[in-house]
Amino acid sequence: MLKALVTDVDGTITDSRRRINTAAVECIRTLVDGGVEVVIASGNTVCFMDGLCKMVGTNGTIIGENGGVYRRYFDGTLQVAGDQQVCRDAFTVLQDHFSAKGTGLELYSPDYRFADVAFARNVDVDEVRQVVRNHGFPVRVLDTGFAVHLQVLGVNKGTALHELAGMMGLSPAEIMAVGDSENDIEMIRAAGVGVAVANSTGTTRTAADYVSEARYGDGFVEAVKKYYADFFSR
Ligand SMILES: O=C(O)COP(=O)(O)O
Ligand SMILES: [Mg+2]
Repeated sequence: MLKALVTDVDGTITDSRRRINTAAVECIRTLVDGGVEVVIASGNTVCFMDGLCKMVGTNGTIIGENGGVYRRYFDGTLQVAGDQQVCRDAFTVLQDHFSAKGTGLELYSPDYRFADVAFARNVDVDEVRQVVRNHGFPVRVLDTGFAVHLQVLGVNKGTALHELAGMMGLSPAEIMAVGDSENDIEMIRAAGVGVAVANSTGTTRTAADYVSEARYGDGFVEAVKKYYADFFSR
Protein backbone atom coordinates (compact mmCIF):
# COMPACT_ATOMS: atom_id res chain seq x y z
CA MET A 1 0.00 0.00 0.00
CA LEU A 2 1.28 3.44 -0.94
CA LYS A 3 0.83 6.34 1.47
CA ALA A 4 2.81 9.16 -0.09
CA LEU A 5 4.07 10.33 -3.45
CA VAL A 6 7.37 12.09 -4.05
CA THR A 7 7.73 13.80 -7.38
CA ASP A 8 10.47 15.59 -9.22
CA VAL A 9 9.51 18.84 -11.00
CA ASP A 10 11.46 19.71 -14.15
CA GLY A 11 11.03 17.08 -16.84
CA THR A 12 8.55 15.10 -14.72
CA ILE A 13 5.51 17.34 -14.14
CA THR A 14 6.54 19.82 -16.85
CA ASP A 15 7.26 19.63 -20.56
CA SER A 16 10.74 19.96 -22.07
CA ARG A 17 10.44 23.75 -21.81
CA ARG A 18 9.59 23.70 -18.11
CA ARG A 19 5.94 24.59 -18.64
CA ILE A 20 3.87 22.83 -16.00
CA ASN A 21 1.60 20.00 -17.15
CA THR A 22 -1.90 20.93 -15.98
CA ALA A 23 -3.08 17.31 -15.94
CA ALA A 24 -0.21 16.53 -13.55
CA VAL A 25 -1.36 19.38 -11.30
CA GLU A 26 -4.91 17.97 -11.31
CA CYS A 27 -3.53 14.54 -10.53
CA ILE A 28 -1.54 15.86 -7.54
CA ARG A 29 -4.65 17.66 -6.24
CA THR A 30 -6.66 14.45 -6.48
CA LEU A 31 -4.06 12.67 -4.36
CA VAL A 32 -3.83 15.51 -1.83
CA ASP A 33 -7.63 15.76 -1.54
CA GLY A 34 -7.71 11.99 -1.01
CA GLY A 35 -5.32 12.27 1.94
CA VAL A 36 -2.08 11.24 0.22
CA GLU A 37 0.89 13.41 1.18
CA VAL A 38 2.64 14.69 -1.96
CA VAL A 39 6.26 15.75 -1.56
CA ILE A 40 7.82 17.93 -4.24
CA ALA A 41 11.50 16.97 -4.74
CA SER A 42 13.66 19.09 -6.99
CA GLY A 43 17.00 20.67 -7.74
CA ASN A 44 15.21 23.99 -7.41
CA THR A 45 15.43 26.47 -4.55
CA VAL A 46 13.18 26.49 -1.49
CA CYS A 47 11.56 29.81 -2.43
CA PHE A 48 10.72 28.56 -5.92
CA MET A 49 9.27 25.39 -4.45
CA ASP A 50 7.24 27.24 -1.82
CA GLY A 51 5.45 29.13 -4.58
CA LEU A 52 4.94 25.95 -6.56
CA CYS A 53 3.54 24.05 -3.54
CA LYS A 54 1.14 26.90 -2.72
CA MET A 55 -0.22 27.11 -6.25
CA VAL A 56 -0.40 23.36 -6.86
CA GLY A 57 -1.93 22.83 -3.44
CA THR A 58 0.43 20.61 -1.45
CA ASN A 59 1.23 20.99 2.25
CA GLY A 60 4.72 22.42 1.66
CA THR A 61 6.72 19.28 2.39
CA ILE A 62 9.72 19.54 0.09
CA ILE A 63 13.12 18.25 -0.90
CA GLY A 64 15.11 21.03 -2.57
CA GLU A 65 18.57 21.53 -4.02
CA ASN A 66 18.78 17.83 -4.90
CA GLY A 67 18.47 16.73 -1.29
CA GLY A 68 20.61 19.52 0.10
CA VAL A 69 17.57 20.91 1.89
CA TYR A 70 14.34 19.33 3.05
CA ARG A 71 11.40 20.31 5.21
CA ARG A 72 8.05 18.93 6.42
CA TYR A 73 5.14 21.35 5.92
CA PHE A 74 5.45 25.02 5.05
CA ASP A 75 6.22 25.99 8.64
CA GLY A 76 8.67 23.17 9.45
CA THR A 77 12.32 23.85 10.19
CA LEU A 78 14.43 23.75 7.05
CA GLN A 79 17.04 21.02 7.34
CA VAL A 80 20.28 21.74 5.48
CA ALA A 81 22.40 18.74 4.56
CA GLY A 82 25.82 18.86 3.01
CA ASP A 83 28.40 21.58 2.75
CA GLN A 84 27.80 24.41 0.32
CA GLN A 85 31.30 25.84 0.84
CA VAL A 86 32.89 22.77 -0.76
CA CYS A 87 30.57 23.21 -3.76
CA ARG A 88 31.44 26.90 -3.95
CA ASP A 89 35.15 26.10 -3.86
CA ALA A 90 34.71 23.61 -6.70
CA PHE A 91 32.73 26.23 -8.64
CA THR A 92 35.54 28.78 -8.27
CA VAL A 93 38.00 26.29 -9.76
CA LEU A 94 35.55 25.58 -12.60
CA GLN A 95 35.07 29.29 -13.26
CA ASP A 96 38.84 29.76 -13.58
CA HIS A 97 39.12 26.71 -15.82
CA PHE A 98 36.40 27.77 -18.24
CA SER A 99 37.16 31.51 -18.21
CA ALA A 100 40.72 30.66 -19.31
CA LYS A 101 39.03 29.13 -22.35
CA GLY A 102 36.83 32.19 -22.89
CA THR A 103 33.60 30.74 -21.48
CA GLY A 104 31.73 32.29 -18.57
CA LEU A 105 29.64 30.22 -16.18
CA GLU A 106 26.18 31.53 -15.29
CA LEU A 107 25.11 30.82 -11.72
CA TYR A 108 21.43 30.07 -11.09
CA SER A 109 19.83 31.78 -8.07
CA PRO A 110 23.01 31.78 -5.91
CA ASP A 111 21.42 34.09 -3.32
CA TYR A 112 18.65 31.59 -2.63
CA ARG A 113 20.64 28.39 -2.23
CA PHE A 114 21.73 26.92 1.09
CA ALA A 115 23.42 23.66 0.11
CA ASP A 116 24.32 23.29 -3.55
CA VAL A 117 25.54 25.35 -6.51
CA ALA A 118 23.65 25.42 -9.82
CA PHE A 119 24.72 26.88 -13.14
CA ALA A 120 23.77 26.94 -16.81
CA ARG A 121 24.47 24.01 -19.16
CA ASN A 122 26.59 26.01 -21.61
CA VAL A 123 29.70 23.87 -20.99
CA ASP A 124 30.56 20.21 -21.51
CA VAL A 125 29.42 18.39 -18.36
CA ASP A 126 32.04 15.65 -18.82
CA GLU A 127 34.70 18.35 -18.72
CA VAL A 128 33.12 19.77 -15.56
CA ARG A 129 33.28 16.29 -14.01
CA GLN A 130 36.92 15.86 -15.00
CA VAL A 131 37.97 19.20 -13.48
CA VAL A 132 36.14 18.42 -10.23
CA ARG A 133 37.71 14.95 -10.11
CA ASN A 134 41.22 16.21 -10.94
CA HIS A 135 41.05 18.62 -8.00
CA GLY A 136 39.81 15.91 -5.66
CA PHE A 137 36.69 17.75 -4.52
CA PRO A 138 34.22 15.45 -2.68
CA VAL A 139 31.55 16.82 -4.96
CA ARG A 140 29.11 15.21 -7.37
CA VAL A 141 28.28 16.87 -10.66
CA LEU A 142 24.63 16.45 -11.65
CA ASP A 143 23.20 17.19 -15.06
CA THR A 144 19.42 17.47 -14.73
CA GLY A 145 18.84 18.43 -18.33
CA PHE A 146 17.90 21.89 -17.06
CA ALA A 147 20.99 22.89 -15.06
CA VAL A 148 24.31 21.58 -13.81
CA HIS A 149 24.50 21.18 -10.04
CA LEU A 150 27.39 20.65 -7.64
CA GLN A 151 26.41 18.69 -4.55
CA VAL A 152 28.58 17.24 -1.80
CA LEU A 153 28.98 13.45 -2.08
CA GLY A 154 26.49 11.43 -0.05
CA VAL A 155 23.69 14.01 -0.22
CA ASN A 156 20.90 13.38 -2.71
CA LYS A 157 17.12 13.20 -3.05
CA GLY A 158 17.27 9.60 -1.75
CA THR A 159 18.99 10.51 1.52
CA ALA A 160 16.49 13.34 2.03
CA LEU A 161 13.63 10.96 1.26
CA HIS A 162 14.82 8.59 4.00
CA GLU A 163 14.93 11.48 6.50
CA LEU A 164 11.52 12.81 5.49
CA ALA A 165 9.94 9.34 5.56
CA GLY A 166 11.05 9.10 9.20
CA MET A 167 9.50 12.51 9.95
CA MET A 168 6.28 11.38 8.23
CA GLY A 169 6.18 8.12 10.18
CA LEU A 170 6.41 6.10 6.97
CA SER A 171 8.72 3.49 5.58
CA PRO A 172 10.25 4.36 2.17
CA ALA A 173 8.51 1.19 0.97
CA GLU A 174 5.17 3.01 1.40
CA ILE A 175 6.25 5.82 -0.90
CA MET A 176 6.14 6.14 -4.69
CA ALA A 177 8.78 8.34 -6.34
CA VAL A 178 8.71 9.70 -9.88
CA GLY A 179 11.56 11.38 -11.74
CA ASP A 180 13.34 11.87 -15.04
CA SER A 181 16.99 12.55 -14.48
CA GLU A 182 20.21 11.45 -12.80
CA ASN A 183 19.40 13.58 -9.74
CA ASP A 184 16.37 11.31 -9.17
CA ILE A 185 18.13 7.93 -9.22
CA GLU A 186 18.60 7.54 -5.45
CA MET A 187 15.04 8.53 -4.57
CA ILE A 188 13.65 6.23 -7.27
CA ARG A 189 15.71 3.40 -5.76
CA ALA A 190 14.80 4.30 -2.18
CA ALA A 191 11.05 4.35 -2.79
CA GLY A 192 8.82 1.29 -2.65
CA VAL A 193 7.70 2.08 -6.18
CA GLY A 194 10.21 3.98 -8.31
CA VAL A 195 9.03 5.42 -11.60
CA ALA A 196 10.93 7.02 -14.48
CA VAL A 197 8.96 8.98 -17.07
CA ALA A 198 9.64 8.01 -20.69
CA ASN A 199 11.92 10.96 -21.39
CA SER A 200 14.29 9.82 -18.60
CA THR A 201 17.98 9.24 -19.13
CA GLY A 202 19.26 5.63 -19.33
CA THR A 203 20.58 5.24 -15.78
CA THR A 204 17.38 6.68 -14.36
CA ARG A 205 15.27 4.25 -16.35
CA THR A 206 17.41 1.38 -15.10
CA ALA A 207 16.82 2.41 -11.48
CA ALA A 208 13.03 2.41 -11.89
CA ASP A 209 10.45 -0.31 -11.20
CA TYR A 210 8.27 1.17 -13.91
CA VAL A 211 9.02 3.36 -16.93
CA SER A 212 5.99 5.21 -18.29
CA GLU A 213 5.04 5.03 -21.93
CA ALA A 214 4.20 8.71 -22.14
CA ARG A 215 6.80 11.41 -21.83
CA TYR A 216 7.06 14.26 -19.32
CA GLY A 217 3.92 15.24 -17.34
CA ASP A 218 1.69 12.86 -19.25
CA GLY A 219 4.01 10.04 -18.13
CA PHE A 220 3.64 11.20 -14.52
CA VAL A 221 -0.15 11.07 -14.79
CA GLU A 222 0.01 7.65 -16.46
CA ALA A 223 2.20 6.25 -13.65
CA VAL A 224 0.04 7.65 -10.85
CA LYS A 225 -3.07 6.20 -12.49
CA LYS A 226 -1.36 2.83 -12.82
CA TYR A 227 -0.76 2.74 -9.06
CA TYR A 228 -3.94 4.57 -8.10
CA ALA A 229 -5.50 1.55 -6.40
CA ASP A 230 -2.39 1.16 -4.22
CA PHE A 231 -2.88 4.67 -2.86
CA PHE A 232 -6.55 4.28 -2.10
CA SER A 233 -6.81 0.67 -0.90
CA ARG A 234 -6.87 1.82 2.73
O1 LIG B 1 16.88 22.21 -10.81
C1 LIG B 1 17.09 21.50 -11.81
O2 LIG B 1 18.13 21.55 -12.47
C2 LIG B 1 16.08 20.47 -12.22
O3 LIG B 1 15.12 20.36 -11.25
P1 LIG B 1 14.34 18.98 -11.02
O4 LIG B 1 15.10 18.25 -9.98
O5 LIG B 1 12.99 19.45 -10.56
O6 LIG B 1 14.27 18.25 -12.32
MG1 LIG C 1 13.85 16.52 -13.34
